[in-house]
Amino acid sequence: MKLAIYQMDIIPGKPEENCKKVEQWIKETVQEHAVDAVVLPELWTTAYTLDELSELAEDENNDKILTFLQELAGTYKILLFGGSYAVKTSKGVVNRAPVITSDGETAEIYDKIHLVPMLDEPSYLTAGEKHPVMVESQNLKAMVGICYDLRFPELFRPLAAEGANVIVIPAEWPASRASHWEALLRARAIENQTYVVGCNRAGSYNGTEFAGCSMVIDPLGNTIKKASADREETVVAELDFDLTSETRKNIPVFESRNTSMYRI
Ligand SMILES: O=C(O)CCC(=O)C(=O)O
Repeated sequence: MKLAIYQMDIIPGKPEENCKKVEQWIKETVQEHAVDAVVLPELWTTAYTLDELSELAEDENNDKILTFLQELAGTYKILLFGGSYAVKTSKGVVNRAPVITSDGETAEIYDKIHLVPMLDEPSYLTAGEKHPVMVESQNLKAMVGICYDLRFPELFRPLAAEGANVIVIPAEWPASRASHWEALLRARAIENQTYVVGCNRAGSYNGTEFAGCSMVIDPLGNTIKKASADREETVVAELDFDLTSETRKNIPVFESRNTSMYRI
């Protein structure tokens, strides 16, 4: 499976302009690289405009961004990991990550479970209440977690144990903690023996510089593709799911698990 990451420089508070960028990028990327799947970053319609999110958020009952992503996936016949964007629900504004199949169907809607205290997210956002589900397409079995979720290995373990072979992380990870970004992506790949696809944004907003360095890490923990730290970029990688099965055969951690001894 061939996949492309959009390490996007997001225009703050301008969903329509960001949609134009995404549409153009997908068109060019599919033409140039014939990819099967694409990945967008966290909060790509608005950036971290937390003060304005309640106004800028899509209404769950009339979600134009979801329709836009469904049309793009269906038109270009791609599996679309739609990053995330703010959505107004009856419980409050959530940070929502959809996954759309190549026939334009919604396969997953995941709302970020862990809100970031360092960004005061709990004052602006409502935490999701549903565990991520597995998205299956050809030989891919993927799950999505959003940015800060990466710090919680418990979130990924159950689906890895059920056979997930890709973990996708849309993010707006700051440059000040760039070393954590790479180390945690690698750790999740090694412990779960999955590919890990980290799609970070580029650029800066409101005094925060973002880390860029979107990357694809293989099930052995090797970084097979990595973007620059400081500019908009496309990362294209081939995922070979035989490597996931082989790694699990050679280092059979899932057979060695002793779950009765764990406290969670
Ligand atoms: O965990 C971190 O250091 C960064 C998290 C973050 O920026 C986010 O979840 O948006």
